[in-house]
Amino acid sequence: MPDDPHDLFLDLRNLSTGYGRSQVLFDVTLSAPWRGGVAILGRNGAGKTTLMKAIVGELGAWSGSVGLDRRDITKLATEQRIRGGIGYVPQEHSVFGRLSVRDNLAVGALTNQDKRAVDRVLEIFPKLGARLDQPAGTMSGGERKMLAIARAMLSEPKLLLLDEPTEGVWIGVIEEITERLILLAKDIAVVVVEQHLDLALRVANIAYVLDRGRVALAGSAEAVRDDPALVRYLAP
Ligand SMILES: Nc1ncnc2c1ncn2[C@@H]1O[C@H](COP(=O)(O)OP(=O)(O)OP(=O)(O)O)[C@@H](O)[C@H]1O
Repeated sequence: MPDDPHDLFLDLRNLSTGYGRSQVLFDVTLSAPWRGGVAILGRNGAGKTTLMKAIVGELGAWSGSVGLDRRDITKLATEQRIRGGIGYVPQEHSVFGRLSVRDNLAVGALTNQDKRAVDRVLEIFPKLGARLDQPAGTMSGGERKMLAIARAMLSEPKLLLLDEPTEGVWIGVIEEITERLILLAKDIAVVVVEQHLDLALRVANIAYVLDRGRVALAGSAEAVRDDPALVRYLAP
């Protein structure tokens, strides 16, 4: 992890939040450098999706702070955070099912001035190019995930948050998505919630393990992978 806090793009400090009166995250301190992958691991219900929502501003902070690009964005609305460079691929419902692939991409490209941007994401995800006129809702789970990632990339995020991008996806497509994420993490910050440990640790060079809403382990991906306590935190 970088020692110099100025190297951080995302910087959460002692963040606590939850739903109604039920607290889910407790004093979560977590950061992501400008480039590279950060894996968020933890068993079902550990608070991973809640953490994504807190970063993107769908959930406000009860205490603690969210920093982005050296600014305190704790009080900013989701829209302003997105403008600040966050791209978000939520776990579900992340494409417009009735719109074609082409139109989904056009929506993603609305804020992008570069006319070649769609062509470039189609080079990255060529399978989508073969399905431009297909309604997104009729595509396979893996294709929909690719479309959701492609669409998020069109907003040219500096930080891409992905909540289980390979959930319910066939193994061959998992490999394809993983390779794209590894490439992406060379240029921007990629924070990925992932159940597949091997995949997560291929994309990430830093990993955090949440346990009942608290950071239980954090460090380099190798150190977390080799930590004997890891199995305990991932066991159902
Ligand atoms: N909208 C909500 N209202 C109330 N409680 C919620 C809500 N969403 C999530 N929770 C609770 O917050 C806790 C953390 O849920 P969260 O979805 O963040 O976990 P997760 O680590 O992403 O789990 P999974 O791996 O199953 O997706 C769970 O106990 C869940 O029941």
